[in-house]
Amino acid sequence: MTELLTAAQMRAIEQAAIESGNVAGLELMERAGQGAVGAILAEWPELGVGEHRVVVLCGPGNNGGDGFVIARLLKEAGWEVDVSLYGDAGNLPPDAKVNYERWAAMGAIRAYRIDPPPLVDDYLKLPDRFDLLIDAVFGSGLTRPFTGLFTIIALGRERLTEAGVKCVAVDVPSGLCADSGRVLGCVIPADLTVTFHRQKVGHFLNQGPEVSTKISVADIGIEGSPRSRVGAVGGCPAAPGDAIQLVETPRQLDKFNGHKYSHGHALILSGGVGKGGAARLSARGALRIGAGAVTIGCPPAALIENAAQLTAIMLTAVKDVYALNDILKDDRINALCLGPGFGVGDREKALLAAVLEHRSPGRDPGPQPAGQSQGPGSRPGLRRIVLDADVLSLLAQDESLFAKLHKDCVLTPHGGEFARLFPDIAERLNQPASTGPAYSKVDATRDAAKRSGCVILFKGPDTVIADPSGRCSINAAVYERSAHWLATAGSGDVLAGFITGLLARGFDPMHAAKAGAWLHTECARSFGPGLIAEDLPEELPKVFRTLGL
Ligand SMILES: NC(=O)C1=CN([C@@H]2O[C@H](COP(=O)(O)OP(=O)(O)OC[C@H]3O[C@@H](n4cnc5c(N)ncnc54)[C@H](OP(=O)(O)O)[C@@H]3O)[C@@H](O)[C@H]2O)[C@@H](O)CC1
Ligand SMILES: Nc1ncnc2c1ncn2[C@@H]1O[C@H](COP(=O)(O)OP(=O)(O)O)[C@@H](O)[C@H]1O
Ligand SMILES: [K+]
Repeated sequence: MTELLTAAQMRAIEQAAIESGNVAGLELMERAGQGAVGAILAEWPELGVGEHRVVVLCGPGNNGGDGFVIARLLKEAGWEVDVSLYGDAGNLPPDAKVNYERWAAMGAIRAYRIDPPPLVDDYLKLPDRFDLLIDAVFGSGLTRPFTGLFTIIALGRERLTEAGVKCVAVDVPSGLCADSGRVLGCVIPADLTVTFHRQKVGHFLNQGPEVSTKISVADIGIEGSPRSRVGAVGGCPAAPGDAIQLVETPRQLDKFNGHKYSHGHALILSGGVGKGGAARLSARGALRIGAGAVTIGCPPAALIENAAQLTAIMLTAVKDVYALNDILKDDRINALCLGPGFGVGDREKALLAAVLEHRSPGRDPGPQPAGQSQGPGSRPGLRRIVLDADVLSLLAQDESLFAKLHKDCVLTPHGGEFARLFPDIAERLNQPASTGPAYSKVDATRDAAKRSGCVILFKGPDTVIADPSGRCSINAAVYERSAHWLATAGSGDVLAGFITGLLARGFDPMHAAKAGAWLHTECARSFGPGLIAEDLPEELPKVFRTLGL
């Protein structure tokens, strides 16, 4: 799996590499500059031939230092180079200062004050024609809103695009918070963003993808740093092997000799007459993803409607809590899904309370080691449950229900549902960002998981998944994984079904949420535009075949 870093984690890794004595900070800056130039020429090979002109905008920190290295390397390669410094040369950090001086021995530097901001006219002294703009103003050290001179650059971005100027952000587009993907003040959107060692969390959240546009990761030779895995946020699988590891059946499940119930039995509770479509989508998702058996439990009046629509999926009447408890005596039912099309009446509230309180017979083996799964049916005690849609509204309205949540629950809110469940956390997340690093969707999801004691999957193109221990992962449907056509009615219901099916197969809640979200996006990408929710489960066999499963 890829790992995504915050600015502080990246600094700690860099520091550890320097303290190990293997590499100096100045050398890392040189490698960063070389990496950026290499990525630019790989992206636009035409810039490697003929005469070209670059404008390099350097800031007051080490991001600016990278800019001076890039200026020097391009000048040595025969480019015409214009360099500006936004800040005071006397206050540059040591490595940036060295590279400032190296550049100063080769070419001119136009300097602009940060405080008070320079005049608009100063900015307008750009060359008439240039091919490339290097944005090395602010990187991971952005602490406050970006204003002043470079607001004008941001506003003038369209003009640069029209003129055919390519804009490259060093590490992150200036103005973008590397931890949260939120814009502080204004931002310089890039055509290409070259980052170092690892992608940063902010590249994937919020506005990160929109303004970073395309990410290239330059290796600066600090692989294997001992701190490189501490607290990192998981990204999407980087290689086919990682993807297979994410979605394959947990080891405990005997996939060669099993019968249908050894692949788990999922129970999806549905709403009343005319409301069953959402639960049927979930059920189809659970069955296609490999649950051995799936049953829909609906009010008696909705039986005929459901029966007319279902074949492989079983059907049972769930009139009330008594009926439900009777069904749950069957210990093979090891995963439940409540919410899609469920309703918010008294019956539904009572069923939710019963499900959250239910203990299957036998001894609860207690907490399992992180990341380990038990085979389906082998874990008496709490039922694994996906809670979505209407049930999230019920939980938001009733504190006593919320208090019953436990570690085997997965909550799958979209933004609106999240705000109803965790209004204070959502308010903090939605406040304009005024200091960096800003509170992020990762922070918010971790806080929500801790408060509720269960796994939270906070939906969106930047779906964030966290558990109460702080483990966190982003399923980003952005950049080359973009699948905006997933925003279609019912696609969330299918996701809830995918996760339920994986729980039934024996995945632990965090693993099921991660794998379900990843497969959901893969199905959408595989199908392509025109997708409707019904297509998602039907695309799974193709996605599995592509993985060689
Ligand atoms: N870590 C690594 O491994 C490697 C890191 N490398 C590079 O270093 C970069 C990080 O460098 P960095 O920490 O010096 O931060 P950077 O973004 O240059 O700016 C800090 C300065 O900006 C100032 N400032 C902040 N916001 C402001 C605002 N709105 N308006 C005005 N001023 C503002 C801030 O001032 P302060 O808040 O301290 O008053 C401080 O002076 C990283 O992105 C990468 O490119 C590479 O060389 C390879 C190895
Ligand atoms: N622009 C987008 N790109 C990728 N995925 C998206 C986008 N918008 C929404 N999604 C995904 O689509 C699903 C929508 O779920 P939800 O909001 O519950 O819709 P519904 O209630 O209609 O099923 C979620 O998995 C979400 O992450
Ligand atoms: K930058």
